[in-house]
Amino acid sequence: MTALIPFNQLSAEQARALLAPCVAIPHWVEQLVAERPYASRGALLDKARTLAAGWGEAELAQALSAHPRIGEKPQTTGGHAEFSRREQSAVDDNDARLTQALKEGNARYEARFGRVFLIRAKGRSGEEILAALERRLNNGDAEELRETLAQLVEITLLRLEGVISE
Ligand SMILES: NC(=O)NC1=NC(=O)NC1=O
Repeated sequence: MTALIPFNQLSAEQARALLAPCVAIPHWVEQLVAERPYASRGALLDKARTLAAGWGEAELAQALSAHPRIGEKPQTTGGHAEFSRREQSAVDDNDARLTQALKEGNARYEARFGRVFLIRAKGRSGEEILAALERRLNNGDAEELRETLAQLVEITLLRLEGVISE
């Protein structure tokens, strides 16, 4: 956790390292670092959201390389994986039925859309995630891309809010 003033004063390399675990989209990290200094935390978050509003399929593909499937504990350590583990903590992996249902749902989703199912897991129970997965399986391609990008923005901004304090 870094306060805004020190963030403004970090070297570009240090600032990039701090923001990188928020999302695996280097261009977004680079833009946010380049726009320093920010007058307030709110200005930083607004800029982050504005830049993320421009994301499309290419950015989504980059980001998904760092997002483990829902219900699968990340295999790696550090940055992204640590965030993912915490975000998915409400998914009770001792619930065999739920774990199996998520595994099957993820497979159906990937067969249908050709990419990993992405949802902002923080604040959602495993059951709520499974219900969203079942619902979104019925989305058209364009609608599901829009919904997925919106979830990616939510995950990214939640992580950024956790990295930069007032
Ligand atoms: N496939 C996913 O939805 N992964 C994730 N959702 C989160 O909120 N964090 C993740 O790693």
